[in-house]
Amino acid sequence: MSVDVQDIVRRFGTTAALKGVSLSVREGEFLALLGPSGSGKTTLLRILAGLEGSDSGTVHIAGQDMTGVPARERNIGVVFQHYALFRHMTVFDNVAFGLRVRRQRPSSAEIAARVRRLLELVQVPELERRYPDQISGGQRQRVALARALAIEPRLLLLDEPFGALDALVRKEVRRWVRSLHDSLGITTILVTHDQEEAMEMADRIAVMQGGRIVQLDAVGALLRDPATAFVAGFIGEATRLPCQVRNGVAHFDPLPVLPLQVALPDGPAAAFVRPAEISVRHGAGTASVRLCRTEGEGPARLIVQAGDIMLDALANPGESFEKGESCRLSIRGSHVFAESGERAQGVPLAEVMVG
Ligand SMILES: Nc1ncnc2c1ncn2[C@@H]1O[C@H](COP(=O)(O)OP(=O)(O)OP(=O)(O)O)[C@@H](O)[C@H]1O
Repeated sequence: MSVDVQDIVRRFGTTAALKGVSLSVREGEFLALLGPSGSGKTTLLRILAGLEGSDSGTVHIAGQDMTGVPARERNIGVVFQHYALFRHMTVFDNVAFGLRVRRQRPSSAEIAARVRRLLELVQVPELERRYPDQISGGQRQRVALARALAIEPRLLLLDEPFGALDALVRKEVRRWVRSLHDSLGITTILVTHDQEEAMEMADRIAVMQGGRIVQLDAVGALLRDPATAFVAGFIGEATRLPCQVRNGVAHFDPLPVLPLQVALPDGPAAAFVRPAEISVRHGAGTASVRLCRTEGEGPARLIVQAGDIMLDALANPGESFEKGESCRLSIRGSHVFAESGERAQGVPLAEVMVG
Protein backbone atom coordinates (compact mmCIF):
# COMPACT_ATOMS: atom_id res chain seq x y z
CA MET A 1 0.00 0.00 0.00
CA SER A 2 1.23 3.48 -0.75
CA VAL A 3 1.85 5.99 2.03
CA ASP A 4 1.45 9.72 1.59
CA VAL A 5 2.50 12.11 4.34
CA GLN A 6 1.84 15.84 3.90
CA ASP A 7 3.38 18.58 5.98
CA ILE A 8 3.38 16.84 9.38
CA VAL A 9 4.28 19.02 12.35
CA ARG A 10 4.71 17.55 15.84
CA ARG A 11 5.84 19.47 18.91
CA PHE A 12 6.59 18.16 22.39
CA GLY A 13 6.42 21.26 24.61
CA THR A 14 9.06 23.57 23.16
CA THR A 15 10.75 20.81 21.10
CA ALA A 16 9.66 20.61 17.48
CA ALA A 17 10.21 16.90 16.71
CA LEU A 18 8.83 17.22 13.16
CA LYS A 19 8.88 20.57 11.37
CA GLY A 20 6.76 19.94 8.28
CA VAL A 21 7.54 16.51 6.88
CA SER A 22 6.17 15.33 3.53
CA LEU A 23 6.89 11.89 2.14
CA SER A 24 5.50 9.54 -0.49
CA VAL A 25 6.24 5.84 -0.26
CA ARG A 26 5.34 3.70 -3.26
CA GLU A 27 3.39 0.51 -3.00
CA GLY A 28 5.74 -2.42 -2.33
CA GLU A 29 8.72 -0.13 -1.70
CA PHE A 30 11.32 -0.62 1.05
CA LEU A 31 12.13 2.83 2.38
CA ALA A 32 14.57 3.74 5.16
CA LEU A 33 14.28 6.78 7.42
CA LEU A 34 17.91 7.50 8.24
CA GLY A 35 19.19 10.24 10.51
CA PRO A 36 21.07 11.00 13.70
CA SER A 37 19.56 10.61 17.14
CA GLY A 38 16.73 13.07 17.77
CA SER A 39 16.07 13.84 14.08
CA GLY A 40 12.42 12.73 14.37
CA LYS A 41 12.48 9.24 12.81
CA THR A 42 10.62 7.41 15.56
CA THR A 43 8.08 10.20 15.96
CA LEU A 44 7.25 9.98 12.26
CA LEU A 45 6.94 6.20 12.44
CA ARG A 46 4.69 6.38 15.51
CA ILE A 47 2.45 8.90 13.74
CA LEU A 48 2.13 6.51 10.77
CA ALA A 49 1.27 3.66 13.14
CA GLY A 50 -1.36 5.78 14.87
CA LEU A 51 0.49 5.58 18.20
CA GLU A 52 1.14 9.31 18.23
CA GLY A 53 -0.88 12.28 17.01
CA SER A 54 0.38 15.23 14.98
CA ASP A 55 -0.27 18.95 15.48
CA SER A 56 -0.97 19.42 11.80
CA GLY A 57 -0.58 17.66 8.48
CA THR A 58 -2.14 14.52 7.02
CA VAL A 59 -1.35 10.84 6.54
CA HIS A 60 -2.98 8.81 3.77
CA ILE A 61 -2.44 5.07 3.54
CA ALA A 62 -3.60 3.45 0.30
CA GLY A 63 -5.37 6.71 -0.43
CA GLN A 64 -7.36 6.64 2.82
CA ASP A 65 -7.10 9.57 5.24
CA MET A 66 -5.88 8.20 8.59
CA THR A 67 -7.14 11.14 10.68
CA GLY A 68 -9.07 9.67 13.59
CA VAL A 69 -8.34 6.04 12.61
CA PRO A 70 -7.02 4.27 15.76
CA ALA A 71 -3.83 2.17 15.61
CA ARG A 72 -5.58 -1.21 15.83
CA GLU A 73 -7.74 -0.39 12.81
CA ARG A 74 -4.84 0.68 10.57
CA ASN A 75 -3.74 -2.88 9.82
CA ILE A 76 -0.07 -2.00 10.22
CA GLY A 77 2.60 -4.41 11.50
CA VAL A 78 5.14 -2.80 13.82
CA VAL A 79 8.44 -4.17 15.12
CA PHE A 80 10.37 -2.08 17.63
CA GLN A 81 13.84 -2.76 18.98
CA HIS A 82 12.49 -2.80 22.52
CA TYR A 83 9.03 -4.04 21.70
CA ALA A 84 9.67 -7.12 23.80
CA LEU A 85 7.66 -10.26 23.28
CA PHE A 86 5.22 -11.12 26.07
CA ARG A 87 7.47 -13.04 28.45
CA HIS A 88 4.72 -15.10 30.03
CA MET A 89 3.50 -16.39 26.63
CA THR A 90 5.03 -19.07 24.42
CA VAL A 91 6.30 -18.19 20.97
CA PHE A 92 3.11 -19.67 19.54
CA ASP A 93 0.87 -17.53 21.76
CA ASN A 94 2.91 -14.41 21.04
CA VAL A 95 2.39 -14.83 17.31
CA ALA A 96 -1.28 -15.75 17.77
CA PHE A 97 -1.92 -12.70 19.97
CA GLY A 98 -2.86 -10.23 17.25
CA LEU A 99 -5.32 -12.70 15.76
CA ARG A 100 -6.97 -13.57 19.07
CA VAL A 101 -7.71 -9.96 19.98
CA ARG A 102 -9.28 -9.23 16.61
CA ARG A 103 -12.86 -8.15 16.48
CA GLN A 104 -13.55 -10.90 13.99
CA ARG A 105 -11.52 -13.62 15.59
CA PRO A 106 -10.61 -16.56 13.31
CA SER A 107 -11.32 -20.10 14.61
CA SER A 108 -8.67 -21.79 16.78
CA ALA A 109 -7.80 -24.17 13.93
CA GLU A 110 -7.33 -21.24 11.53
CA ILE A 111 -5.19 -19.39 14.07
CA ALA A 112 -3.02 -22.49 14.65
CA ALA A 113 -2.56 -23.03 10.92
CA ARG A 114 -1.61 -19.40 10.34
CA VAL A 115 0.81 -19.24 13.29
CA ARG A 116 2.58 -22.41 12.05
CA ARG A 117 2.82 -21.01 8.52
CA LEU A 118 4.36 -17.82 9.87
CA LEU A 119 6.86 -19.64 12.06
CA GLU A 120 7.89 -21.63 8.96
CA LEU A 121 8.20 -18.36 7.05
CA VAL A 122 10.51 -16.83 9.66
CA GLN A 123 12.36 -20.14 9.87
CA VAL A 124 11.82 -20.99 13.53
CA PRO A 125 9.02 -23.62 13.43
CA GLU A 126 10.70 -25.70 16.12
CA LEU A 127 10.42 -22.93 18.74
CA GLU A 128 6.66 -22.65 19.12
CA ARG A 129 6.53 -24.07 22.65
CA ARG A 130 9.45 -22.05 23.98
CA TYR A 131 9.22 -18.85 26.01
CA PRO A 132 10.99 -15.65 24.87
CA ASP A 133 13.81 -16.01 27.40
CA GLN A 134 14.54 -19.51 26.08
CA ILE A 135 15.47 -18.29 22.58
CA SER A 136 18.28 -16.16 21.15
CA GLY A 137 18.08 -12.46 20.25
CA GLY A 138 17.98 -13.20 16.52
CA GLN A 139 15.22 -15.74 17.04
CA ARG A 140 13.28 -13.21 19.14
CA GLN A 141 13.44 -10.69 16.30
CA ARG A 142 12.14 -13.35 13.90
CA VAL A 143 9.28 -14.13 16.27
CA ALA A 144 8.53 -10.39 16.68
CA LEU A 145 8.36 -10.14 12.90
CA ALA A 146 6.08 -13.19 12.67
CA ARG A 147 3.84 -11.54 15.26
CA ALA A 148 3.75 -8.31 13.23
CA LEU A 149 2.97 -10.24 10.04
CA ALA A 150 0.21 -12.35 11.67
CA ILE A 151 -2.44 -9.70 11.10
CA GLU A 152 -1.54 -9.66 7.37
CA PRO A 153 -0.54 -6.00 7.55
CA ARG A 154 -0.69 -3.78 4.53
CA LEU A 155 2.28 -1.81 5.82
CA LEU A 156 5.26 -2.93 7.90
CA LEU A 157 7.06 -0.46 10.16
CA LEU A 158 10.44 -1.45 11.59
CA ASP A 159 12.00 0.78 14.26
CA GLU A 160 15.69 -0.08 14.75
CA PRO A 161 14.68 -3.75 14.83
CA PHE A 162 18.23 -5.11 14.65
CA GLY A 163 19.89 -2.87 17.23
CA ALA A 164 19.96 -5.49 19.97
CA LEU A 165 21.62 -8.14 17.78
CA ASP A 166 25.36 -8.75 17.55
CA ALA A 167 27.04 -7.73 14.29
CA LEU A 168 27.07 -11.14 12.61
CA VAL A 169 23.47 -12.04 13.42
CA ARG A 170 22.37 -8.53 12.49
CA LYS A 171 23.80 -8.90 8.99
CA GLU A 172 22.11 -12.25 8.51
CA VAL A 173 18.73 -11.14 9.88
CA ARG A 174 18.64 -7.97 7.80
CA ARG A 175 19.40 -9.85 4.55
CA TRP A 176 16.70 -12.26 5.42
CA VAL A 177 14.18 -9.46 6.19
CA ARG A 178 14.94 -7.85 2.83
CA SER A 179 14.38 -11.13 0.99
CA LEU A 180 11.19 -11.69 2.97
CA HIS A 181 10.04 -8.24 1.87
CA ASP A 182 10.83 -9.11 -1.74
CA SER A 183 8.79 -12.29 -1.59
CA LEU A 184 5.81 -10.79 0.30
CA GLY A 185 5.87 -7.38 -1.37
CA ILE A 186 4.64 -5.52 1.75
CA THR A 187 5.43 -1.79 1.73
CA THR A 188 8.06 -1.43 4.46
CA ILE A 189 9.51 1.56 6.31
CA LEU A 190 12.66 1.02 8.35
CA VAL A 191 13.93 3.51 10.93
CA THR A 192 17.66 3.35 11.47
CA HIS A 193 20.64 5.55 12.32
CA ASP A 194 22.98 3.03 10.68
CA GLN A 195 23.74 4.12 7.11
CA GLU A 196 25.19 0.76 6.15
CA GLU A 197 21.94 -0.90 7.18
CA ALA A 198 19.85 1.63 5.24
CA MET A 199 22.05 1.27 2.15
CA GLU A 200 21.96 -2.49 2.23
CA MET A 201 18.23 -2.84 2.77
CA ALA A 202 16.32 0.07 1.27
CA ASP A 203 15.25 0.99 -2.26
CA ARG A 204 15.29 4.64 -1.26
CA ILE A 205 16.50 6.52 1.79
CA ALA A 206 14.88 9.56 3.39
CA VAL A 207 17.67 11.39 5.23
CA MET A 208 16.33 13.22 8.29
CA GLN A 209 17.96 16.08 10.15
CA GLY A 210 16.43 18.25 12.86
CA GLY A 211 12.80 17.25 12.23
CA ARG A 212 12.93 17.51 8.44
CA ILE A 213 13.59 15.23 5.49
CA VAL A 214 16.58 16.86 3.83
CA GLN A 215 16.84 14.44 0.90
CA LEU A 216 14.91 11.43 -0.36
CA ASP A 217 16.68 9.39 -3.01
CA ALA A 218 18.14 6.05 -4.02
CA VAL A 219 21.53 5.26 -2.47
CA GLY A 220 23.48 5.97 -5.67
CA ALA A 221 21.89 9.41 -6.06
CA LEU A 222 22.59 10.31 -2.40
CA LEU A 223 26.25 9.49 -2.91
CA ARG A 224 26.55 11.11 -6.34
CA ASP A 225 24.48 14.19 -5.70
CA PRO A 226 24.08 15.08 -2.01
CA ALA A 227 21.64 17.98 -1.57
CA THR A 228 23.28 19.51 1.50
CA ALA A 229 26.60 19.50 3.32
CA PHE A 230 24.96 17.42 6.04
CA VAL A 231 24.00 14.68 3.56
CA ALA A 232 27.47 14.76 1.96
CA GLY A 233 29.06 14.19 5.37
CA PHE A 234 26.48 11.73 6.67
CA ILE A 235 26.11 9.34 3.70
CA GLY A 236 29.10 7.32 2.60
CA GLU A 237 32.61 7.99 3.78
CA ALA A 238 33.94 11.49 3.25
CA THR A 239 36.49 13.78 4.84
CA ARG A 240 35.33 17.36 5.34
CA LEU A 241 37.98 19.84 4.28
CA PRO A 242 37.43 23.51 5.09
CA CYS A 243 38.46 25.76 2.22
CA GLN A 244 38.29 29.34 0.92
CA VAL A 245 36.89 30.09 -2.51
CA ARG A 246 38.63 32.91 -4.37
CA ASN A 247 37.85 33.63 -8.02
CA GLY A 248 36.38 30.20 -8.69
CA VAL A 249 39.19 28.31 -7.00
CA ALA A 250 38.90 26.48 -3.66
CA HIS A 251 42.12 26.85 -1.66
CA PHE A 252 42.81 24.48 1.21
CA ASP A 253 45.57 26.52 2.82
CA PRO A 254 47.28 25.80 5.11
CA LEU A 255 46.73 22.19 3.93
CA PRO A 256 49.19 20.80 1.41
CA VAL A 257 46.40 19.93 -1.02
CA LEU A 258 46.21 21.28 -4.55
CA PRO A 259 43.36 23.78 -5.12
CA LEU A 260 40.22 22.86 -7.07
CA GLN A 261 38.22 24.67 -9.73
CA VAL A 262 34.76 25.32 -8.31
CA ALA A 263 31.75 27.37 -9.44
CA LEU A 264 30.90 29.07 -6.15
CA PRO A 265 30.96 32.64 -4.84
CA ASP A 266 34.01 33.84 -2.92
CA GLY A 267 34.10 32.99 0.77
CA PRO A 268 34.42 30.08 3.19
CA ALA A 269 33.25 26.66 1.99
CA ALA A 270 33.63 22.98 2.83
CA ALA A 271 34.72 20.23 0.45
CA PHE A 272 33.63 16.65 1.08
CA VAL A 273 36.13 14.23 -0.38
CA ARG A 274 35.60 10.48 -0.65
CA PRO A 275 38.57 8.12 -0.15
CA ALA A 276 38.60 7.16 -3.85
CA GLU A 277 38.83 10.84 -4.79
CA ILE A 278 42.13 11.36 -3.01
CA SER A 279 45.29 10.43 -4.83
CA VAL A 280 48.32 9.62 -2.65
CA ARG A 281 51.75 9.35 -4.24
CA HIS A 282 55.14 8.32 -2.89
CA GLY A 283 57.58 11.19 -2.62
CA ALA A 284 58.67 13.91 -0.24
CA GLY A 285 55.67 16.06 0.57
CA THR A 286 54.14 17.76 3.55
CA ALA A 287 51.60 15.00 4.23
CA SER A 288 52.40 11.71 5.91
CA VAL A 289 50.87 8.25 6.01
CA ARG A 290 49.50 7.37 9.45
CA LEU A 291 48.05 3.97 8.56
CA CYS A 292 48.13 1.58 5.59
CA ARG A 293 45.79 -1.39 5.83
CA THR A 294 45.27 -4.02 3.16
CA GLU A 295 41.89 -5.69 3.09
CA GLY A 296 41.52 -8.74 0.89
CA GLU A 297 42.16 -8.01 -2.76
CA GLY A 298 41.04 -4.37 -2.90
CA PRO A 299 43.39 -1.38 -2.76
CA ALA A 300 45.04 -0.59 0.56
CA ARG A 301 43.14 1.85 2.78
CA LEU A 302 45.16 4.77 4.04
CA ILE A 303 44.86 7.37 6.70
CA VAL A 304 46.95 10.36 5.71
CA GLN A 305 47.70 13.33 7.92
CA ALA A 306 47.79 16.73 6.27
CA GLY A 307 48.21 19.58 8.74
CA ASP A 308 45.72 18.92 11.54
CA ILE A 309 43.43 16.91 9.30
CA MET A 310 43.25 13.14 8.88
CA LEU A 311 42.07 12.02 5.46
CA ASP A 312 40.74 8.58 4.52
CA ALA A 313 42.19 7.57 1.18
CA LEU A 314 42.75 4.55 -1.06
CA ALA A 315 46.15 3.59 -2.45
CA ASN A 316 46.53 2.85 -6.15
CA PRO A 317 45.94 -0.86 -6.78
CA GLY A 318 48.97 -2.94 -5.83
CA GLU A 319 50.68 -0.05 -4.00
CA SER A 320 51.41 0.09 -0.31
CA PHE A 321 52.91 2.65 2.02
CA GLU A 322 55.00 2.58 5.16
CA LYS A 323 53.60 4.06 8.32
CA GLY A 324 55.11 7.54 8.76
CA GLU A 325 56.12 7.77 5.10
CA SER A 326 56.02 11.24 3.62
CA CYS A 327 53.68 11.56 0.63
CA ARG A 328 52.05 13.91 -1.87
CA LEU A 329 48.33 14.46 -2.13
CA SER A 330 45.93 15.60 -4.78
CA ILE A 331 42.16 15.57 -5.01
CA ARG A 332 40.45 14.23 -8.10
CA GLY A 333 37.03 15.63 -7.27
CA SER A 334 34.72 16.57 -4.42
CA HIS A 335 31.38 18.05 -3.44
CA VAL A 336 31.86 21.61 -2.28
CA PHE A 337 29.30 23.60 -0.28
CA ALA A 338 29.47 27.32 0.29
CA GLU A 339 28.33 28.70 3.66
CA SER A 340 25.11 29.86 1.97
CA GLY A 341 24.32 26.20 1.15
CA GLU A 342 25.12 26.63 -2.54
CA ARG A 343 26.89 23.57 -3.93
CA ALA A 344 29.20 22.62 -6.78
CA GLN A 345 31.51 19.88 -7.97
CA GLY A 346 35.15 20.63 -7.26
CA VAL A 347 37.40 19.48 -10.10
CA PRO A 348 41.21 19.51 -10.31
CA LEU A 349 42.65 22.65 -11.86
CA ALA A 350 45.15 20.65 -13.89
CA GLU A 351 42.38 18.69 -15.55
CA VAL A 352 40.51 21.86 -16.37
CA MET A 353 43.63 23.25 -18.05
CA VAL A 354 44.28 20.06 -19.97
CA GLY A 355 40.63 19.66 -20.96
N1 LIG B 1 7.27 11.91 24.26
C1 LIG B 1 8.15 12.88 24.07
N2 LIG B 1 8.21 13.93 24.92
C2 LIG B 1 9.08 14.95 24.72
N3 LIG B 1 9.96 15.00 23.70
C3 LIG B 1 9.97 13.98 22.84
C4 LIG B 1 9.07 12.86 22.97
N4 LIG B 1 9.31 12.01 21.95
C5 LIG B 1 10.30 12.56 21.21
N5 LIG B 1 10.70 13.73 21.74
C6 LIG B 1 11.74 14.63 21.19
O1 LIG B 1 11.51 14.79 19.82
C7 LIG B 1 12.73 14.75 19.08
C8 LIG B 1 12.68 13.64 18.04
O2 LIG B 1 12.67 12.39 18.72
P1 LIG B 1 12.61 11.00 17.95
O3 LIG B 1 12.54 9.90 18.97
O4 LIG B 1 11.54 11.04 16.92
O5 LIG B 1 14.03 10.98 17.21
P2 LIG B 1 14.80 9.78 16.54
O6 LIG B 1 15.36 10.33 15.27
O7 LIG B 1 13.93 8.58 16.42
O8 LIG B 1 15.96 9.51 17.57
P3 LIG B 1 16.67 8.12 18.03
O9 LIG B 1 17.47 7.66 16.84
O10 LIG B 1 17.54 8.57 19.17
O11 LIG B 1 15.59 7.18 18.43
C9 LIG B 1 13.83 14.60 20.11
O12 LIG B 1 14.34 15.87 20.41
C10 LIG B 1 13.12 14.01 21.31
O13 LIG B 1 13.77 14.36 22.50
